[in-house]
Amino acid sequence: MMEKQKLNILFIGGGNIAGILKSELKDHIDLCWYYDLKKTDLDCQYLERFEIPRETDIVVECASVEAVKEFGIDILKSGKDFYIISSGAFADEEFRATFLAELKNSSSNVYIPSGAIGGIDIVRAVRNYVEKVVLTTKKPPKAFGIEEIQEPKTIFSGNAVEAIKKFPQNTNVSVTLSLALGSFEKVTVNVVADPNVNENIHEINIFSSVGNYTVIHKNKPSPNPKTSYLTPLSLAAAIKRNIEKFKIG
Ligand SMILES: NC(=O)C1=CN([C@@H]2O[C@H](COP(=O)(O)OP(=O)(O)OC[C@H]3O[C@@H](n4cnc5c(N)ncnc54)[C@H](OP(=O)(O)O)[C@@H]3O)[C@@H](O)[C@H]2O)C=CC1
Ligand SMILES: O=C([O-])CC(=O)C(=O)O
Repeated sequence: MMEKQKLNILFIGGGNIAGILKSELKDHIDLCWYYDLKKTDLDCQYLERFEIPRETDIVVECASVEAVKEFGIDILKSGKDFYIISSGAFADEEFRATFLAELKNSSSNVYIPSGAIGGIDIVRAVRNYVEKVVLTTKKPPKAFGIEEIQEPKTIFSGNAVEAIKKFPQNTNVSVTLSLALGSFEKVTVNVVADPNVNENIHEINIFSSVGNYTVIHKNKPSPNPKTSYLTPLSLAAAIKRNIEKFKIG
């Protein structure tokens, strides 16, 4: 399938990310469909019930952790390539094991883009040398549905498995980081609601025997304040990378 210049895309979730992604990929889409709990303004054919049209080239999840768990196995059974932005689904050990077992017998390729963060290339490269990683995610209170706080407040400290249970729409990056490292134990996640910021800030500190790395992101939010604008751009870049034959990074 790959290296085809125009793709037939099935979106799961027709909200904020899907809309930006569709416009980023405008020169690369032939047919498109979306499945969502309700009809949205996404300019693709709406599917009332989940199905995978036969002509689909790739399935792109931009809905929720629950949607990955609900439809992930069916997508692997279809053999279609599958892009997943709600990586948080893989913090669930049982789901992860079931999914990876099914993937062994599937002709699908599964891609988890770096989403709202960078530095995943470093983490993958140094993973055998890492002592610990600390991720601090700081967003305006409204991203967490919190109002009326005057001072920054740490609302979570722990690992990515617990973070994604509490904040399934805000901490997928912590799971992506843990998956890239191959360890949930070595990643500490702090989540801060900060009334003094208007960006989604992710600071990653990687401590390893081959070097220490700090990656700071000051992301502009997208129309959905929980989601950084970088997220759909990262998905678009991942999809385009697989169309192009000259791959960088
Ligand atoms: N990896 C990363 O860096 C990031 C990942 N994300 C993930 O992307 C997701 C989507 O973000 P965004 O587009 O901004 O959110 P939106 O709420 O704008 O869009 C998501 C759409 O998917 C729908 N949806 C949710 N669950 C299901 C389901 N089980 N079946 C069908 N449709 C469903 C929602 O419906 P409804 O509104 O009714 O729930 C909504 O219309 C986030 O929830 C998060 O999991 C987000 C940011 C960064
Ligand atoms: O978009 C972001 O800044 C991060 C996010 O919501 C997530 O990881 O779920």
